[in-house]
Amino acid sequence: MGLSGAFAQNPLVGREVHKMNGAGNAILVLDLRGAGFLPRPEDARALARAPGLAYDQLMVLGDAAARDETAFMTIFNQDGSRSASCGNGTRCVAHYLAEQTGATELRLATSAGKLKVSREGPLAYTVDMGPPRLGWRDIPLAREVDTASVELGHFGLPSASCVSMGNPHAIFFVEEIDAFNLEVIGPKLEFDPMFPQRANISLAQPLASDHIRLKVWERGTGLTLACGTAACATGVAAARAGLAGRFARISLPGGDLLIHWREADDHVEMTGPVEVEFSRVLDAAVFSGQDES
Ligand SMILES: N[C@H](CCC[C@H](N)C(=O)O)C(=O)O
Repeated sequence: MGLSGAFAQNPLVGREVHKMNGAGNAILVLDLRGAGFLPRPEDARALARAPGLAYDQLMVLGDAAARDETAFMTIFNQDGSRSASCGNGTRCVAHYLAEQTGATELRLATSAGKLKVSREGPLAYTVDMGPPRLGWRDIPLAREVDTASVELGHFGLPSASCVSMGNPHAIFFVEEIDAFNLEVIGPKLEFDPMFPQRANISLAQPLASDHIRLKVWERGTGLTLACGTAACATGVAAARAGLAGRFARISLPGGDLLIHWREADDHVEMTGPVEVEFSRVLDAAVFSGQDES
């Protein structure tokens, strides 16, 4: 007797998830290579609400399209929306795979492109995040403006510098980030009509020509302890504005990331830590009472 419709068991029940973090950014890795399906947005939301599993990003591994790649990553935010990039999650996925295979160089793919990852130490990885995109259509912004100086006209903030690292970022350089309440400002600016695909909102405080303090409100998730693509975007924006050189240490509430915007090929390199927390097999309770939209 087959169960069907609302009574069918969620196909994620029985799968193992791996809880990790990258500089404090809470990451859940779900390996679905060979499974032939992806979680639905409501599954991603149910996982984000499950006691003990709360994540900032869910990194789902699927089969690689090319022979030299290990996996394709589909990235979910807490609200079930997807992002084409996640720097901290990419390091966590690289660690999960490197521990399985012993590889020290890995190639991963997302819908934004291919990423090369190198293992630098037992728990440290460098990701070649590719080139930033600075055109207004690429970020994307709603209309043609100077992406280095976007007036959003809110909250006593200066103009923002906007950068895509495969996902949209707006960075405000301020003298003191604690003078602003990002928990209030973030959700308003995330949905500003200037950002047709919403945006990750960062406050950045230059401390030296190679050191920047950063706090991030992430699209689809909220305040996080660290955001790798925001650190990359901030390094690029700071160099563009003459506030920093091409190397910068970005200090986030959860830890430091090193950013190098390479002159030779325009790519942004990000180096940072990973931490393994626990693995757990998903049970049906995770998906009980789940929303349907
Ligand atoms: N935490 C991630 C970014 C997640 C992206 C996301 N919030 C979006 O663009 O929707 C990082 O380390 O890069």
